[in-house]
Amino acid sequence: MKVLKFGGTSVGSPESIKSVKDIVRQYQEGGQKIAVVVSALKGTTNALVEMGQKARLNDTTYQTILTNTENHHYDTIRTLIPVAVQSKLLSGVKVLFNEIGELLQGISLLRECSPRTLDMLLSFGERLSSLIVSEYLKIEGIQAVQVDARQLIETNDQYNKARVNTEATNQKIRHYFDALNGVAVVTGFIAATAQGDTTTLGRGGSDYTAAILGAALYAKEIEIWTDVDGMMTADPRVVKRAFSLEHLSYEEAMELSHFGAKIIYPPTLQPAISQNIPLRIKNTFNPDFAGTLIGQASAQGQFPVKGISSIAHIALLRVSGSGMVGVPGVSSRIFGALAQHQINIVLISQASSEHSICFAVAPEDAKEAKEVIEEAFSLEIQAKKVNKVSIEQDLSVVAIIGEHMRRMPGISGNLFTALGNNGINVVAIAQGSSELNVSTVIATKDLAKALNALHEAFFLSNTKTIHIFMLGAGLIGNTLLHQLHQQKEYLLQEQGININLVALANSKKMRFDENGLDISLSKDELLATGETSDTQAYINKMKALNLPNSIFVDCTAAHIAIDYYEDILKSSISIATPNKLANSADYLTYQRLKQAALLHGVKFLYETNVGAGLPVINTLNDLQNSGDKIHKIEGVLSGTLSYIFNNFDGSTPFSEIVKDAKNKGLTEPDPRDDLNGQDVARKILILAREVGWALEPDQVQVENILPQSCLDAASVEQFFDALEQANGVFQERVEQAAKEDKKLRLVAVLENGEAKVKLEAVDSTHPFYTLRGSDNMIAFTSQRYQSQPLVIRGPGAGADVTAAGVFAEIISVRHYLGQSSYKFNLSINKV
Ligand SMILES: NC(=O)C1=CN([C@@H]2O[C@H](COP(=O)(O)OP(=O)(O)OC[C@H]3O[C@@H](n4cnc5c(N)ncnc54)[C@H](O)[C@@H]3O)[C@@H](O)[C@H]2O)C=CC1
Ligand SMILES: N[C@@H](CC=O)C(=O)O
Ligand code: NA
Repeated sequence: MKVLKFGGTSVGSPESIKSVKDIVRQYQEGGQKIAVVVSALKGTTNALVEMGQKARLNDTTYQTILTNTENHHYDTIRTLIPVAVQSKLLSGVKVLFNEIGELLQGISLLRECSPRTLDMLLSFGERLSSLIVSEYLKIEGIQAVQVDARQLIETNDQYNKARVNTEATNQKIRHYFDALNGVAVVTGFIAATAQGDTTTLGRGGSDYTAAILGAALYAKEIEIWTDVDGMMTADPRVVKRAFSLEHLSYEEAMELSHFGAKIIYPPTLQPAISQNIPLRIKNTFNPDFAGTLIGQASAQGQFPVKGISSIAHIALLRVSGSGMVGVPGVSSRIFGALAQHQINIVLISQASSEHSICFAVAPEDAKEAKEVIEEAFSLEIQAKKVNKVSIEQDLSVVAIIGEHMRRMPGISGNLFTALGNNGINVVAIAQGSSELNVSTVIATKDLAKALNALHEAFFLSNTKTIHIFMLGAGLIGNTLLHQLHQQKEYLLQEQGININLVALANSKKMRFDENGLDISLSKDELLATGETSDTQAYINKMKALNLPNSIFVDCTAAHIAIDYYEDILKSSISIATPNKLANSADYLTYQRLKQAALLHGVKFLYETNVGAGLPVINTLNDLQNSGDKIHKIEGVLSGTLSYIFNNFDGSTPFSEIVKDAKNKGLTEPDPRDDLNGQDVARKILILAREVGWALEPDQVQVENILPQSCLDAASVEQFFDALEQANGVFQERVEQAAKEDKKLRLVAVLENGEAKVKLEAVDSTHPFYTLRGSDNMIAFTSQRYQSQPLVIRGPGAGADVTAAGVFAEIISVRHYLGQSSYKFNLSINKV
């Protein structure tokens, strides 16, 4: 024997009732004996409660609700059943609705709806649904019998939440089923007293009915049919990558249900659990899916944590004071007082110092809880031995649940790493000594982020999603977009990194998609449907999404986002940027950004600020972190100028070669930034700061090689016109150098805290002489590299190398996303 319970959604529409029929038929054809328990049609119980309330207040609008509910039942029947055989069922339903109408009229006349009357009123929901389902099954050729559970389940007269008389009930059920032929379609939720008065079983009542039947009939399994594929690892509405669990223990299911996964109401399943009857959660809309099996043992599967659950809204109360230390009975007084006022406690946490106890209650209970405790401790409060109770609102509980967490080190480490790395502050912690549940209290605004971060940490440890917010889709941004697209699959398959581009913007348009923009499209296609670009709105939206593992990538050449950097870092969003403007602004800005990143555990990455993709800043940091002292940095730091001086031999006008450099993507959007030495000045300034010199921009001495007419030009085009006029100036300088067998190089030097950028003519003995193409060369002379400097050389500008440098930084954030230690433990166990 199996007991199948179909909840409200499973009997919510004609289609779902058809699925119920198919499921029942399949069992019948397989020769399996079954009993079916049905809830009321979706929404009916709530509608009945509302009608009762309105009628009690003599509010005649209850009649509208009644008519709508009645029509919904008729519509269901008309869609489900051929016209020729509808009438018997329609009139059966009509009779019941007439009774409901009379009852409501009585309520409205008496202006009273006692618990007893309410139970009678509510009973109609299941009486109607069981009638419809059983009649429909019969019409479909299945031998079905409608069973009113009031004949089977005997309770006391505690209306609305009646207690079952197990012995009498078991007898009635066994007796009834012994004589029964066919499929019983039993009303869930309702029962009756020994005198025959209608009662209901309280919350989760239909589950209870199924459990009572299952236990009485020694069922092999109880199936709870609902509208989801079983118990999931997390709430799928919040965690998109949540998946259904194959196997749980009763205890795990109980914990998960307590924290939000309201598929079952475990207290009501106790009769079945105590007899060790397995429960299976199945999806009426996906009946072939195995669902979740809940039994005595927890599955020793891949995941020690079975689910991540939450309570969205709680309030945290803190009782503290010196008068609590070492005084026995304090907690019993607190919790006794709360119990007396029927205030439910969600979580308790007390530090071993005993100086304070904090506990969580439903927000609506907070005020009363405070009053009750302050009343209980009024003397101590007067004597200032106990402080007034503090209340913190807007909090949520997030819990990880699983029996196999027990005795497994590293689980809470993983939990707090995932929260910490995403800037989620933990307000309170509680772990049951069973180690079945570790609960943390966090701000409600971080709830979705926490659920996703934890889900990733515990269930998707092989795949880390990095959420990318890209601002700027010009030369570098667009190239990066191509590279991301090209590598997406490889990264996913080989490195377990899921690249999710959430936002893209240029100066005109911006577009967001939390689930990931389609990066196989071009930036123009992507932005075509975007909204008007607005930096403030972009940042606000990015922050509001509050996604874990987020990185902001500033690929603009502008100032627009710089002022937001600190705020972004403080919002636990990392930044990777080729844009040098932040780090070369005033020293305070540079310092504050570094500090913000450090304090908020995120990354501020800007390797491409110097030498594009060449590992200049990282090398410098490696040297210093390992104890080396930098004496001097000397470098050719402009790819553009390298290219120009390497290609300018006088045969082509200087201005043409600059244009060429621009077309090759080497120059800044405005090439004057290269030619006037500013770009290099920014780079040497950044290197100086990395070495520890608190230089300001105006302390870098820069030689500008551009004539004033070029600097004054109003646009880049006009600049090129002016440059054409000035070609001769450059011709002369290069010819002069060539005569001396020298080459021109814009050289940056940092020594003794002084930074200079100067155009030099270097001879063939100088290392910079041999540079080719857009090469940069950076020489670090240090304590360890004294006689021979450490040299880095290679193309120091260009879209591909720069975008690749930014790409590498985006990927690098995975290292701090928290690797799972339990996986390591598991593999050791296997060995
Ligand atoms: N070209 C190279 O080799 C290297 C470049 N860089 C840096 O890379 C950065 C980007 O350079 P490019 O791609 O050449 O610049 P670009 O001018 O081609 O692109 C800039 C992008 O920013 C967008 N933008 C401007 N204002 C905006 C706003 N208010 N909102 C949204 N988007 C806005 C533009 O629409 C454009 O899509 C610059 O900071 C540059 O210094 C760094 C290292 C090497
Ligand atoms: N325009 C720059 C690009 C790199 O920062 C250069 O030419 O070096
Ligand atoms: Na670099």
